[in-house]
Amino acid sequence: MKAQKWILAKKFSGQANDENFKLVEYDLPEELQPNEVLCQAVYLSVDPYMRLFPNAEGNPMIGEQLAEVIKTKNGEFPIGSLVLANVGWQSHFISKGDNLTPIRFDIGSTPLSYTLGILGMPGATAYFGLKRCDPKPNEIVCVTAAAGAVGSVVGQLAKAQGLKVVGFVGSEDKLKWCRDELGFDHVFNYKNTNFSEALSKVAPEGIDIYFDNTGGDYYHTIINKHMKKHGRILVCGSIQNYNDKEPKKFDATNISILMNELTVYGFMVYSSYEKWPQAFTEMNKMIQENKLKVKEQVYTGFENMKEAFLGLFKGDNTGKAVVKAVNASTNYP
Ligand SMILES: NC(=O)C1=CN([C@@H]2O[C@H](COP(=O)(O)OP(=O)(O)OC[C@H]3O[C@@H](n4cnc5c(N)ncnc54)[C@H](OP(=O)(O)O)[C@@H]3O)[C@@H](O)[C@H]2O)C=CC1
Ligand SMILES: CCCCCC(=O)/C=C/[C@H]1[C@H](O)CC(=O)[C@@H]1CCCCCCC(=O)O
Repeated sequence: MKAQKWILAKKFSGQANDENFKLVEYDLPEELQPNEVLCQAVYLSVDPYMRLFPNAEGNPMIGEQLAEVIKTKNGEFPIGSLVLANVGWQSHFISKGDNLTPIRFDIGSTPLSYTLGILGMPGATAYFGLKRCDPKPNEIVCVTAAAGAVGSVVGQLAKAQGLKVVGFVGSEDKLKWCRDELGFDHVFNYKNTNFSEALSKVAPEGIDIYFDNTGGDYYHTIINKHMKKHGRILVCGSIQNYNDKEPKKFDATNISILMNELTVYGFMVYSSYEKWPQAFTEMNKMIQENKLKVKEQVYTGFENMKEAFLGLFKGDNTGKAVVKAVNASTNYP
């Protein structure tokens, strides 16, 4: 049968662009071998880390998808099984089952695509990243890329735990969403506001937690000027720098870290993988109770993977960016 994949056509160098990607068609065997299953992508995730992940030209772009088993010779995965798989940007793939993960919690009537967002890797990042910072009621947390897949959940979980939330976003629509619908205390559009001046105004005594999704000048300025004593910084992401050819130079932060006795955490979400189902069960309940709100930027059609991915670096997405390849044939929303 004919399948499609997006390959890394040219290694990334500087700003990711059209030339880095190519959509190619290829043949998959018609007959399955014993234990094999044929899967079809239903939803595919695009995430910022894909820009930095080591990959060779000609290989599929890496990434996770939610797929449906459409042909099977493996009793563990009957037709219609829904599975998560880190198999890259492929419309179909054949597996022996060893790289397939069933949804590990009761999803109920929650949309399937959330397994790549709030009830998937980015949601776990928000949940366990915030937890690592030991948040306490009435503390102030600042989050960057605040309307994104991770940031929008960080802010809402922090509000639910009694913290004050300051968010930075790149558009007026995102600002309104975070402030008016998600209930963040202060939200600023960094494209028309000096973020350091804004922080000084709303948190003149400093912030307790900085959840850093952007790195770059935010990281350095916030550590040097805006942390309270014993503050905590979560180095979650550094999207400002992913497309840099050369690392930019910033003021050193060591003296500020030392003087204010700050704690800087490096964070990798897969370290808490075994605990994800418990976090997703809790957050799914909050979604059902309307205590957590979710937005997705859904791109329809496998051919739009590239556009969805490049959009992450232009701020095109509000909430989690996903690509819907086909409808699942099973009875899920
Ligand atoms: N440590 C870990 O284990 C993990 C880390 N991460 C990291 O978390 C961060 C957020 O990821 P995720 O929520 O999936 O992505 P988002 O959904 O937040 O999408 C990226 C957003 O980043 C903002 N952005 C893009 N370029 C810049 C820039 N130059 N300066 C400031 N903001 C920018 C844009 O929003 P806007 O319009 O507001 O600018 C864009 O919409 C990333 O850095 C990612 O690498 C994610 C998962 C796991
Ligand atoms: C490489 C920068 C990663 C920035 C933070 C981030 O977005 C992490 C995301 C992880 C996500 O949980 C799924 C992954 O596999 C991501 C980690 C990717 C690590 C890339 C390693 C790069 C290298 O070895 O140079």
